This record gives sequence, C-alpha cells and structure tokens, in this order.
Amino acid sequence: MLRLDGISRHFGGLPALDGVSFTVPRGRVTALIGPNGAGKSTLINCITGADQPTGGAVVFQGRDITGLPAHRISRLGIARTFQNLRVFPRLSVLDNVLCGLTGQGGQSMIMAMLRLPSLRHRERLLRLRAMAALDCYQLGDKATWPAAILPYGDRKRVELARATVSRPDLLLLDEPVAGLNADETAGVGEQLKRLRAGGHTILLIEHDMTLVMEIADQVVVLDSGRCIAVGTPAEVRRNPVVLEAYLGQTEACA
Ligand SMILES: Nc1ncnc2c1ncn2[C@@H]1O[C@H](COP(=O)(O)OP(=O)(O)OP(=O)(O)O)[C@@H](O)[C@H]1O
Repeated sequence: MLRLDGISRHFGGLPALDGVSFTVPRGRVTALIGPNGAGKSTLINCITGADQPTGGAVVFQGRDITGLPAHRISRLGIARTFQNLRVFPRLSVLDNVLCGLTGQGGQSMIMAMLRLPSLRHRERLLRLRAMAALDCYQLGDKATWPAAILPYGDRKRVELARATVSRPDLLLLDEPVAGLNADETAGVGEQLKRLRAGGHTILLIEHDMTLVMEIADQVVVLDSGRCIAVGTPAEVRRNPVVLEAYLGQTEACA
C-alpha cells in the first residue's frame, strides 16, 4: 500500500529523518513508535505533503508521490489526524466532518451557482455520510454545536470522524489518544479496532504502548531519525535494541 524508500529530512543540516525505509501493508495497522524527537511526526508530514523529504521516495499504491502538494495526496486517498488538534473552531461539528468530504463534492463553480437538483441531492448524501460518521463516534447529538465549545476528547473524535468519513485508502493517525483520560482512550481504542476489523489500512503514531501492543499488526521503531526495528508487537517488545532505545534499560533487564 505504502512504501518508504530511504526517506531523509534535514533541518538546517540536522537530520530529523535519516534514510527511513519500511512498508505499510494493506488492511493492517502499522504502529510507528519511538522516543520524543525520533522523527515520527516529520515522517507523517513527509508522507502527506505537509513537508517535503530532502531525500528518498514515498510510493503509494505503486505511484511515486514524493513532493506532491498535500491536497493532491489527500485526493489520492490518504487522510490524517494531527498531534495538535486542527478542528475549525467556528464551524459546526457537522461542517468540520464535511470538510473530510470536500474532494467528493464533484461540483464545478457553475454547478454550485446554479444549485441544480442533482447537486442538492449530492449535498444531501454527503451530509448523511457525515452524520453517519458522527454517529459512529457518538457525536450525532452535537452535530450543530460549534466545534470550539466541545471538550478536548470530543474534538479528538471530530478529527477522527473527519479523517475516516471519506473511507481513505490509508489513514495516518498522529497520537489519537494523547491527552485523553482512561475512559476516552478505551473508547478510541474500540473505534480503532472497529476500523481495523473494517479493513482500513492505518499508520498509527502512538506513545500509549498498551494500545499499540493491542491493535498493531506491525510495529516500526524510530530512534533519532533512523528506523531501528520492524516486527510484530511481540518481536519488537523483546528486541534489546528497542528496549534500550525506547523502553529503557530497566525493562530490558526485567
Ligand atoms: N520545522 C522544524 N524545524 C526544525 N527542526 C524540526 C522541525 N520539525 C521537527 N524538527 C526536529 O526534528 C526532530 C524530530 O521531530 P518530530 O516532531 O518529528 O519528532 P516526534 O518523534 O514526532 O516527537 P514527539 O513524539 O515528541 O512528537 C526533532 O529534533 C525536532 O526538533
């Protein structure tokens, strides 16, 4: 589904990513883990076009998408959530989720001005899809609320609904449970399991190791911009290089 070939990204000569290569298989959950500053968000930014790699190639469904602008990559079927929430505070919850369907409107400016019945029909269908996504995340009763007044946990779920509403071929989730309490984390964990069961391909950045070990099929470990391990959760958990770099020597000795 996605192949990364030697991705590098240097900031002022300092490597945030240094020749990172791995593949994200279709229909599986791949977790990307690593200590703070390892380069995880930079890598997601390079995949989605929010940033450009200084070396290497991003190949999605057989096509080289390296350096394409973010809106074109999004149209190819890659959606994401952000580590620092990016909901539109003044838009309603429903409109925030409809933003995840902008590429599917299919209307030209002329059609939009003429308000043809076919266009109104299409808009109704998109709203129904957005409402169904909100229901999946238990947000249906807050559809008309401005996003600004939602509690943090709800805003996280609005982002998830927006990222998943278009049924993207690849879903990139940057710390979806960061800042959530235990109940909210469990709720999002259930959602992620449902997405996995539904055949979604997911690249998940997460520091919550319990969640990662529970839902990932494959774990990729970054450390100081390098890929130091790729394997199943069980393989990675007992890899001494990973334990030393990420989990700490104490656990390695346990
Ligand atoms: N725009 C930038 N300018 C300069 N340095 C940057 C920039 N973005 C990231 N970096 C640096 O690149 C390195 C990797 O950062 P990145 O945010 O990708 O790490 P991360 O693994 O996502 O960390 P965390 O788990 O804390 O989110 C860090 O040293 C960071 O300071």
